[in-house]
Amino acid sequence: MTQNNDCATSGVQPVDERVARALADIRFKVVVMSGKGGVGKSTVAAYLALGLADKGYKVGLLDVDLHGPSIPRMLGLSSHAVVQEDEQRILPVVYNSNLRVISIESLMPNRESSVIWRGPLKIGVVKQFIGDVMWDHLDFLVIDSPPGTGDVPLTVAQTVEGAYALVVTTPQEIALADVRKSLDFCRQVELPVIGVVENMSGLVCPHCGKEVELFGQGGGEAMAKNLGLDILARLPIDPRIIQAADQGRPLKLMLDDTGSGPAYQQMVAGVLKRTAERR
Ligand SMILES: Nc1ncnc2c1ncn2[C@@H]1O[C@H](COP(=O)(O)OP(=O)(O)OP(=O)(O)O)[C@@H](O)[C@H]1O
Repeated sequence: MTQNNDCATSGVQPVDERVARALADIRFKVVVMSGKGGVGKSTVAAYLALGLADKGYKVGLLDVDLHGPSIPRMLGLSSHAVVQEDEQRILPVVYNSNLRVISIESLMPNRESSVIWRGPLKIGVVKQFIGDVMWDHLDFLVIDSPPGTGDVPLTVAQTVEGAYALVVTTPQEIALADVRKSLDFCRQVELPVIGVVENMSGLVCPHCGKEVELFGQGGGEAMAKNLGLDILARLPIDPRIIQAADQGRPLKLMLDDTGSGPAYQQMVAGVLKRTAERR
């Protein structure tokens, strides 16, 4: 990939054609968004992709969070993407037989590189990155977009045609105010919202099993209802999730009938239902 905005419109094929070709054989594209950072957007994107793959769907996970790509760490991916020199196409990393993953971080020489691309350059890089990845047939492409409503989320929304948005929030009031901005953004760029996931929705005490409402509860639900949207799932804080992310070994939540497992399964089922309804 060339990190030069001019190259986004030159080279082998115009970038719009490359994007169209890269996304041609993908049934559903789901952009995971949030109004603000740190609400668990990457966690939701990763477990949604893992859950769909576990159900037998062919899934791609695309991490375009230029400034904080966390998917490779969460999934324990050390191998870099393969760039096909002849065709200038990038092959995603094979995570398992149903899941392929690519992060914009995989293209950086080392994980400590900080990305300081600005405005138009960032837009060019992201657009070109989306067009350069070579997916086989996919049932779902899950996209981890940066938080907020800035240049990159806008580029993603405008580049990935026919995508749906899944909005992640926490029950905190401030996060809810931010998520309203996200929903407004989706309306403006005509990105249909298939639902809201309320993350960090309470903590199940590992000692007494009682649920502690850390940030208040049901805020996401009330907001979603107000806006005529569905809460697909309420994911509790699960300390095992943090540990698993730090170790790069995600939990097998699809097999977990206790703890937060059922809530994640509900999220995957909700996405399957909502996308099927919109075919
Ligand atoms: N339900 C949860 N239970 C416990 N820990 C969680 C949960 N959701 C997210 N986390 C933890 O919170 C931290 C932030 O999560 P994550 O990176 O997914 O957020 P993000 O919204 O993608 O952040 P960013 O804005 O930096 O991209 C991580 O350490 C993650 O492991």
